[in-house]
Amino acid sequence: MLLLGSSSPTRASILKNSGIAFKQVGCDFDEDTLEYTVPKDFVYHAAMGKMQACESCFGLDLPILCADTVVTAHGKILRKAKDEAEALELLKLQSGSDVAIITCMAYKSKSKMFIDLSQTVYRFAEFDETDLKNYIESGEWRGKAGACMVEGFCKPYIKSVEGLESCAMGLTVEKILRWL
Ligand SMILES: Nc1nc2c(ncn2[C@H]2C[C@H](O)[C@@H](COP(=O)(O)OP(=O)(O)OP(=O)(O)O)O2)c(=O)[nH]1
Repeated sequence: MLLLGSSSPTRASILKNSGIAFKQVGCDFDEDTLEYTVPKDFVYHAAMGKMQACESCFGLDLPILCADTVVTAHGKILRKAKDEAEALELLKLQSGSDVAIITCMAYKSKSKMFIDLSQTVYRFAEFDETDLKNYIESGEWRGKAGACMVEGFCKPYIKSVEGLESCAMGLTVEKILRWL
């Protein structure tokens, strides 16, 4: 059994679908306090900040797993959109572009700690305008880095992919299975 230190429904479903026993707990870490502009630095320090917050709340009686994910396109860090206008802006940056989705995970127990930093690179075709409008109106983009859903809206537009889909969704579960 591990503590998933995340409010993310996507991360919870990834663990559930992988048969990993977990309890989901929230931990307060404000990523807006981070000033890193290099995407890998950002996700690393965000994941470590979440781990520190979780450990101070819950201790290590159960191992803790935390993670952070960002989308990058055209050298920009694309995080979760605040509203429809921002979601549209983030998705337009990804349309017809190469996009890297970077996830850093931290796992800590009383006896060991693992950190994994992975990325999945997609080449997307241009997003259809009507499809994009419907996706924005659906609200499915909420709570997702870059308003991106590689298993949903973005899937038909994938021209090429390099890396794991789980990493792009926010939890590189294949790595976790090796740690447990
Ligand atoms: N379903 C889905 N979710 C995605 C995808 N890409 C990213 N996400 C989700 C996973 C995370 O919930 C979120 C990335 O934002 P964060 O790493 O800041 O995590 P979040 O604030 O959601 O939760 P947490 O900080 O762990 O409590 O986006 C995707 O392609 N599909």
